[in-house]
Amino acid sequence: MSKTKKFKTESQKLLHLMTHSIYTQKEIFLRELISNASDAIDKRHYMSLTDPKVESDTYEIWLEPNKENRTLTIRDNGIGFSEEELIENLGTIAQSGSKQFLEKLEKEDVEIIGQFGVGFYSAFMVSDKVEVYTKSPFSEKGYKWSSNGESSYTIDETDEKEVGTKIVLYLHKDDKENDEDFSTYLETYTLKTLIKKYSDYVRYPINIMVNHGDDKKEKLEKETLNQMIPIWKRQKSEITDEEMSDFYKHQFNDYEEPLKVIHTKVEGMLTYTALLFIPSKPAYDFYSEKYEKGLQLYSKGVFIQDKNKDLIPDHFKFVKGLVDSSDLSLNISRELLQQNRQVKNIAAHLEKKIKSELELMLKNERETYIKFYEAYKNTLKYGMYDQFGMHKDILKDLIMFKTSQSDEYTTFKEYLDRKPESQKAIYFATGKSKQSILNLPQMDVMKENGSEVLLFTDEIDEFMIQVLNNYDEVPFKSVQQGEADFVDDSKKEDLKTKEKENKDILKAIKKALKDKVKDVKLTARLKDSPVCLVSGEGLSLEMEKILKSMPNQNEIKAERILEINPDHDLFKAVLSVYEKDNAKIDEYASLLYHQALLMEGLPIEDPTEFSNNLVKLMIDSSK
Ligand SMILES: Nc1ncnc2c1ncn2[C@@H]1O[C@H](COP(=O)(O)OP(=O)(O)OP(=O)(O)O)[C@@H](O)[C@H]1O
Repeated sequence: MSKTKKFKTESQKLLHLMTHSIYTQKEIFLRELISNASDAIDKRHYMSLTDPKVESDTYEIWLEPNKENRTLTIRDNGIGFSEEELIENLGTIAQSGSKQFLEKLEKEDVEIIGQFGVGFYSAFMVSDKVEVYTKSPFSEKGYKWSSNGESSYTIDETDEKEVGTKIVLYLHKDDKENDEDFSTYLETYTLKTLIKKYSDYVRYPINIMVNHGDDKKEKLEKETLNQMIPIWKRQKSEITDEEMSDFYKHQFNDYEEPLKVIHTKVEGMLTYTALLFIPSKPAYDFYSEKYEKGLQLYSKGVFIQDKNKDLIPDHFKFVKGLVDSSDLSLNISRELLQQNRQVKNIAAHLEKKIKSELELMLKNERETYIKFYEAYKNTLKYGMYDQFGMHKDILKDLIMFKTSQSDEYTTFKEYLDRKPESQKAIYFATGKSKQSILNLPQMDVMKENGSEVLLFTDEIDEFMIQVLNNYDEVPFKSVQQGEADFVDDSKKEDLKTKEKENKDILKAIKKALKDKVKDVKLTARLKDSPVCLVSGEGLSLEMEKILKSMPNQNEIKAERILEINPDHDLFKAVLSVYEKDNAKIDEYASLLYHQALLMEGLPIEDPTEFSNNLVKLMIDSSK
């Protein structure tokens, strides 16, 4: 009995596009169907090693053009489809590539079709009708799926016994007016050319029967159209950039060129080939929980696993690619793979390799590195912070910051090479943007001294630096935290004297502020600003803000120290008020504190008190 079902909405959209496509490169349908066939064989082969229900076979893909019926058949003996799989895989778009394509299409034009793995539906670019005959080793029955690419498809049971899939394309009529020649896909010559162009590296033979006879007597012989050498097994020098980039785009569902290709062959104790890519932009789901890192794993050219997570550390999770090793046994189970020593060793090699390639890029192709860095800096920074800094030595030379003195990025090493001998720390300041950092009162003295300050504008920055602690034994020092030991010695002396002279008022302010602050001090770090808040060592005010935005972290509080600029007119004014009427100090202390909070971008703790004090001050000053 025939069942008719409707395509899901997204599928209908994609199908509509395919059937009405004015896109010229329709030939890519063959690449898509062959790639699906090859994946299906990979799956069958892998399952045959671990599941007794699945028998292995001599794997082949066949092309069968039939001029009389105007059909082109693509046949494989891969894993096939069960009925549910037909509905799931051909009735909906579950695949990332196609989804991404549709999203992109909403914004851009149709010409990008060829750059996506649009998959099975591309068959409708060249066909009026598509039939899929299939049998899975997991179902008793075979099935026939059929559709003309409009709103629905039908599924029928068949008596097929052989495991695999046969896709029959009923090719469109030629359309001379629009220069559309669909008959060409029935010609052996065209098929040969297309296989060479798109599918030469497919690891299973793609066969066709060719007539080597003459007009009188047909003599059909099997011909294999592809070389079957995976691209990563070929000599680097023989692979063109275009071939490599095509392979990447198709294999890893990207429509942009990779930013970097790392092709490495290792022989000796450990033998493997790795072909790694850094995508130009993070994958669309890179920052979501759904993103799965991992490399494809092959053993002697035979596919084992799609995303082996153990091959790539989290801090390089943006790397896509594959590893082919002859040291891995084919029938190893996934659980065993996890503990496999070879996999661990390969992963360790790859981590070093990626690191050294990135360092080379930073040295020799700075512009490309900056592109890379802007795309993935957070991943590198989290990598430093993660696991108490376990990977900091691998990552610390890949990190860069802009500085108070330059819009160019600088590495820690470059910063140290530039800094004056007398400077004993690497200065940094934290804020939302360069401008907000430059406006910080605590930057006064830095500007005055001409000291270069790293600008920490990402939330992770301070957390990461706490873990790193120092670079080449030079400590990091926040200009917003702890002692202002960066001011020069004469100023320090001067300050000591002033603190002694103003002991009483400082005590009074501290008393007025009670437990709001840990201390009230005079400071030499301010020039134009009257007050600032700094934190003690440890948790900074910026970190407090970040932590407070997380659930259940309301109790977290950085130590607050109110610092007052003794040379500012405001301090002089407060002093004279104190001398005249020391009872007024409570209101002034509160105002100073709230002002410092505001400048720090922290919420006012008691807005009513702040407002009342301000009003009172304004009225008093008019009397
Ligand atoms: N010849 C086949 N044999 C068995 N299963 C197949 C075959 N062709 C397609 N499939 C199944 O149908 C699914 C959908 O195929 P489709 O080509 O639309 O997407 P895809 O190849 O998975 O992803 P994409 O094309 O986006 O990279 C595949 O994931 C696979 O599970």
